[in-house]
Amino acid sequence: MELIVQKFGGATLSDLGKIKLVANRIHELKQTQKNIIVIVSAMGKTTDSLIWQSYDLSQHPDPRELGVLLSTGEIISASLLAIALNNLGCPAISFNGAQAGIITDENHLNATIQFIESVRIEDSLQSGKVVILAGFQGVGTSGDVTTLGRGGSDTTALAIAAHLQAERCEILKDFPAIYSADPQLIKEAEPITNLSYDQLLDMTFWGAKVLQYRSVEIAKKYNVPLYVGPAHTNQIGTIVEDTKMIEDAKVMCLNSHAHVLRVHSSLETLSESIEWLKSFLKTKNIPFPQLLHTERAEGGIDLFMTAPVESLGPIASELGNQSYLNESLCSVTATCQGSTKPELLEKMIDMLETKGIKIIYMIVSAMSVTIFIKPVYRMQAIETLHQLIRVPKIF
Ligand SMILES: Nc1ncnc2c1ncn2[C@@H]1O[C@H](COP(=O)(O)OP(=O)(O)O)[C@@H](O)[C@H]1O
Ligand SMILES: N[C@@H](CC(=O)OP(=O)(O)O)C(=O)O
Repeated sequence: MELIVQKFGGATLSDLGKIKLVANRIHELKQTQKNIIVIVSAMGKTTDSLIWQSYDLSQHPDPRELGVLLSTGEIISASLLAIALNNLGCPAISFNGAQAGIITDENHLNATIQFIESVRIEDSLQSGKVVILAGFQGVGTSGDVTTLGRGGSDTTALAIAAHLQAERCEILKDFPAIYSADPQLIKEAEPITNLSYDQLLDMTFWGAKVLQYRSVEIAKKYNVPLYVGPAHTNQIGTIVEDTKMIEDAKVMCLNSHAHVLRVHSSLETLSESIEWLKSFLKTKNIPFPQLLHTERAEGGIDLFMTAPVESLGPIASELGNQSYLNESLCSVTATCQGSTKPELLEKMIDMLETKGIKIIYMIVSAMSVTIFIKPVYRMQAIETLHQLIRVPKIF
C-alpha cells in the first residue's frame, strides 16, 4: 500500500508544545501523502511513573491490572495528538490496541502479536483520515488488554508497517540518529548513516535502547524499509536495510546492558533450569527476563539475564532470598561491520587488561564480541573500547 508509518517516541511527545510540533509535522506530510499511520508512545516518562505508582501499592502487582494501567499512557498521547490534528483542520482518528485490531496472546506484560484485523484502520485511511494508534498494546484473544513489553510501540509500528506493506516505517526520536554508542554516555559517539537489519538486531539484543529488539526482527523478516531519525530537526538519521555484510572486522559500535544477573541453578539440564526459573517467576508475577547466555557451572547451570529495572530488581531480591543469585554484572558488546576475527579479541583483551579491567566471561559470535564485567568497570570499558571505532581495520 502507498503508506507511511511514523512512530513518535515518548521523548518527542513529552509536553503539549511537542505534541503540537508533531501534529504540524504530520499535517505537512499529509499535503503530499494520502495514507499515514502514526504510532505514539506515552508522553515522556509516563510509563515509568505508572510502574512505580503500582509498585508503591504492591510488591507484586497483578500483571493483568498492570497491563491495563500501562496501556493508558499511550491512549492519552494518541487522543491528544488526534485532537491537535483535528484542530489544524487535518482529520484524524485515534485507536487503542483493541480498536486497532491488534490481537495478541494472553501475556499481559510481554504479549506477542498473533494477527492484525485492520478493517477499521483501512476504512479510516480510505476516508482520508490520519490514523493514530496507541502503541505498545493489543488485546488478548479473551478480550483483556495486553502490552508488548518495554519499548513495545516500536513493535506496534513495525508490525503495522509489515502487515499493510507500507513504503517505509519511520521511527522518530528526540535525537538525530543511531550512534556508535549511547550518546548520553559517550560524548564522542558518532552517528551511523546506514545499518543492516542484522547489525541492528545484534546492537539491540546487546543493549542499544534505540529500538525494541523484537521490532527489528519484524523489520528483517518482512523486509520493511526502516528509517530512524529526529522528530523535531532536519538532521539525516539512519537508514536500515538489507545490505550485504562487508568482510571486515572493523568495530562499528559499542552497546551495553547496565544490569545483568548471573543466576545459578542446581538442576542438571538447561531445559529443567529454564522451566524452574519460569515457574518460580510466574508464582511471583514477575515477567520472564531476556536470557543472554547460559553456561555449565560446578553443580548445575549458570543463567545470565537482563530485564528492565522494574522487573530485574524483584528477580534479584526474590532469587537472592533463595540464595540462587550469584552476582550482578554488566555486559559490553562491540558489534562489527562484518564478521569478528581472533585479532579483534586479542586487541580488546589487551586494551582492557592495560586498564586493569578484569573480564569475567567473553562471548564471541558471528558479528560481535561481548564481555561480562563488574558494573564498576562499565563506563571505563565502553570508553576504552569505543576508541576501536576509529581504527580502520583489525586484521
Ligand atoms: N547506539 C545508540 N544510539 C543512539 N541512542 C542510544 C544508543 N544506545 C542507547 N541509546 C539510548 O537510547 C535511548 C532511546 O531513546 P528514547 O528517548 O528512550 O526513545 P523514545 O523515542 O523511544 O522515547 C536514548 O536515551 C539513547 O541515549
Ligand atoms: N511507553 C512504553 C512503550 C514505548 O515504546 O515507549 P518509548 O517509545 O518511549 O520507548 C515504554 O516506556 O516502554
